[in-house]
Amino acid sequence: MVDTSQSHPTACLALADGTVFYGRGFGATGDTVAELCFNTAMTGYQEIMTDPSYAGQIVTFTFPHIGNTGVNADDDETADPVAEGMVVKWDPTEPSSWRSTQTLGDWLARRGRIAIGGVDTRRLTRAIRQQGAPHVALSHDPTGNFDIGALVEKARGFAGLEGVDLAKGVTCAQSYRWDEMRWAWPDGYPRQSQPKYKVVAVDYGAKRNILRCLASAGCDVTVLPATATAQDILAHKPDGVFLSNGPGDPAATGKYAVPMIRGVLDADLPVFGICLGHQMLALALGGRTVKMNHGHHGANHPVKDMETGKVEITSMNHGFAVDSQSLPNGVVETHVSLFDGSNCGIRMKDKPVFSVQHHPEASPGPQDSFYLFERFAASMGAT
Ligand SMILES: NC(=O)CC[C@H](N)C(=O)O
Repeated sequence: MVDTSQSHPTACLALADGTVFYGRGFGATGDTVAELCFNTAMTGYQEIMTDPSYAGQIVTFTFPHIGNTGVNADDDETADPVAEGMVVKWDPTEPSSWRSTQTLGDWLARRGRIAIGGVDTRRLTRAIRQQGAPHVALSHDPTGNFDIGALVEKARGFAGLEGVDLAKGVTCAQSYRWDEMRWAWPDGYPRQSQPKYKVVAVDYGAKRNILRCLASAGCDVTVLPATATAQDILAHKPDGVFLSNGPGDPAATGKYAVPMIRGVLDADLPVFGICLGHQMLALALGGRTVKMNHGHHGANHPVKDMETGKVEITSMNHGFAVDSQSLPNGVVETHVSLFDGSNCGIRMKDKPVFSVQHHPEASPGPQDSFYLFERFAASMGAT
């Protein structure tokens, strides 16, 4: 099926099943292949594009007005965008925000990321829901000469994310200290000068706002690369260990992360994990992860805390999930998605070890779940 509604298209998106969407390109020129997902957040496109967990993925934004607040130096979640590209309904308008320093198109172009505007994102989102996250090729060529057959072939040739470890490509090369706290008016990001707990954060593609939330909860944070061993971590004599978010398949990344996590568990330290960190903690405890149909990507996902009965509105970004049926004795399911009942949190019965699938650091999204950082800090205070 071909959407011919666009006259003079300068970009096109080809799905592996042969469906083609035409539109107007912005950002970098060229082409790229990836898995396609959709994100329903109304704000935070800059944070979404720079979330390292989107490596290997192109993001369709269901909210139609994207780009109209420009971009700024403060809102990056990592140094460069790591989502492969973006698909939007309307071409971005001239930015209107006192915080904006650049247009979205220029920012994407400088970072080699391709975007397409003018796409029927409702139809595309329906296709993603029906087929499961499709493999796609996205091309931006101002001449408008597209070899559709070749693009569909490229999309078909994309190997997908299952079995793929992408964390090694987005982790830090060397360890570093982190003391920046959450953004606050009027000074921006204050520094943590009186930390109470020493935390090692293992970086599988950590979002900056997670590190800020740890600092705001009273942690002195040392970030270590994804391949750090339990010995490397314990050498820092931490009060607790944090397992970050990250891209790719937890089963693949877990090949080296799981032995490390088991070593840390043997040392009886408090452990807290988010998203990929949650999934790999579940694997280390004997659970299983599965690929979802189209995942959860948004900033309004209701999650129920099974222990208090309270519902949190959360930020989400995941395409794999922990199979709650696979959790062994001694591990409790603490949080559940109210959209589809999938697992959103676990804890060990007898140790201060817990993790969540959603994003308590938000960025973008609601901050209902920030208490989890405080819970981690309290568990370090109690040991
Ligand atoms: N945000 C994340 O950490 C994502 C985890 C994992 N890559 C997934 O897609 O499920």
